Amino acid sequence: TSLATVVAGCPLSSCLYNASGPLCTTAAELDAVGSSEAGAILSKSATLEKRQGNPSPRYFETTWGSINSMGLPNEGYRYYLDYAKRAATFNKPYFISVSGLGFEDNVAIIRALSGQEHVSAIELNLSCPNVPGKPQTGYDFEQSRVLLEMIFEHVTTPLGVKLPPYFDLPHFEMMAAVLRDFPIAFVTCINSIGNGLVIDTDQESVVIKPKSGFGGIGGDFIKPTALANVRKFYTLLDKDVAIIGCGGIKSGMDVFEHILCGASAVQVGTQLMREGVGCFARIAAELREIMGGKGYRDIDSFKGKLKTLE
Ligand SMILES: O=C(O)c1[nH]c(=O)[nH]c(=O)c1Cl
Repeated sequence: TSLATVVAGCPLSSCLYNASGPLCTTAAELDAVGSSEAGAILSKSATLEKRQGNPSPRYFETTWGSINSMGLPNEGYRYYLDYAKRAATFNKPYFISVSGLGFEDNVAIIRALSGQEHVSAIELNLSCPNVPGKPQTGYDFEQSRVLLEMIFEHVTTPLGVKLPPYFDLPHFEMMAAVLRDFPIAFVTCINSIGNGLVIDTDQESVVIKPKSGFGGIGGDFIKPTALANVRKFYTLLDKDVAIIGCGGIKSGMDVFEHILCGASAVQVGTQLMREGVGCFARIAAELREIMGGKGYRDIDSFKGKLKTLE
């Protein structure tokens, strides 16, 4: 069951929804996504218990994007499970992101979520870069395999993974080799580029408090990396695994590029934080305009059809 079957048949806008993180932690924020043109609702990554997260300032917007070290602030997974029946009233898929602080937590949460009505899919976050002392599972291929083996003993709900960006070609092959061994529904590429640094030159200081100012980077500069990760996993994995594009999307043209690389759906993070939920209607309209101009009636007409130079 690829994500495409989960969101299949929805209007074009179903292919555009919120990235986990910005404006999706409380019921009010999730309602706003539900009431917008977003084609689905995705929760903030959930842990076993409610978390306050890192001390503020922990998010900073720049002209080109954002830096964050939120530290997984969330209401705890039960809150997002309880929200599912409300999510159903918006007639669009509802996904819960899971980022347990350890393998046992991930298994416990996913066992509780699996099979639950109104939970359309689970996005297992393998790539949170901001919990001090916790390495990103997604950069440890053997640990990723161990976790997925534990998870797939218990899960029936469609499940995908949220991956960190990879930069070295053998790493794509190594992670794809792990993913091929499991019935994953989708792969979301990418999470923020971990541990960047943004400086305020007037104050001659960093701009966020946690981790001496180090945080995940989102926005314009990460689009080339996001596109490469979408393209690589699209070419390496079976076509029944949907690739969800995330990273640097703020216009219809950015969505067009992600789909050309092979994305079946896309998520908006930094731009959602800047513009609010109105971004979905704007971006979807821009994409429809671009498709009309190019004579494409639907996404499959150009999905994955990026050309190389012969
Ligand atoms: O600090 C965060 O909460 C966070 N921040 C990110 O940029 N990606 C994540 O997956 C998470 Cl979980």
